[in-house]
Amino acid sequence: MNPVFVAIDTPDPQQAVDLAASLRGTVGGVKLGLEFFAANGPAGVAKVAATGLPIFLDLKLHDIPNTVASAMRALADLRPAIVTVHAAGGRAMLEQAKAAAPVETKVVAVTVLTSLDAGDLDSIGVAAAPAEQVERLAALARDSGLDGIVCSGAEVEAAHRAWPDGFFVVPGLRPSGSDSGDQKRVVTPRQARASGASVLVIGRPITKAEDPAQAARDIAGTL
Ligand SMILES: O=c1ccn([C@@H]2O[C@H](COP(=O)(O)O)[C@@H](O)[C@H]2O)c(=O)[nH]1
Repeated sequence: MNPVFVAIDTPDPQQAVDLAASLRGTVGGVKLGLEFFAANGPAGVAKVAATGLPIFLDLKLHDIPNTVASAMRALADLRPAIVTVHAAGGRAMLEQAKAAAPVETKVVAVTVLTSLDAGDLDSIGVAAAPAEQVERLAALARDSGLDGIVCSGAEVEAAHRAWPDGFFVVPGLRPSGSDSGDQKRVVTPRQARASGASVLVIGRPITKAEDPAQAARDIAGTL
């Protein structure tokens, strides 16, 4: 399986469909997140899914258990390959999210966003370093019956050791020399894959390239 899921972050449904169609055969799937879903809803997702690529719905659900479970049921018709929830929602929320998802959908928990560093965690009252907090939330996700976690490439090797059959989604990826933008915990796609990432989430390095398909091929060539 091609591990690269391209993050298509746009409110424009036609742009998303065109980009997905142009990347078919070059990436393993498409990740649609809050920006796309807020603008286009489930109907927009269905249009991108019609390109034939597996869909990763990165909605980072985080609410009381009943609300998250209901939202998960409402997404079921879209048959997403992967859906995200926030590990910080706690055990009952995670368990009910997984129970409400279609059996073929992998439910993965976001641990510490790749845009955060130790200082950011401290400012929200988390005294732990990112790696320690990822470890804690990975154990919670595993014990709650989830399929895996989202973490940075810096933590995936340790997480994989602690959860050998877990599914590890890694964003915050940049080919060497490229701009990190708002991402703070960044590694290269190759480093993440070598460390045990199951899925490599790559957005702007592909979508903002002059030739996105070529950029995706170039990245695949480094793996
Ligand atoms: O911790 C996280 C969780 C999710 N994301 C999402 O991944 C992509 C990354 O896009 P880039 O353009 O490659 O930075 C984006 O959709 C985020 O919402 C993340 O970056 N970090």
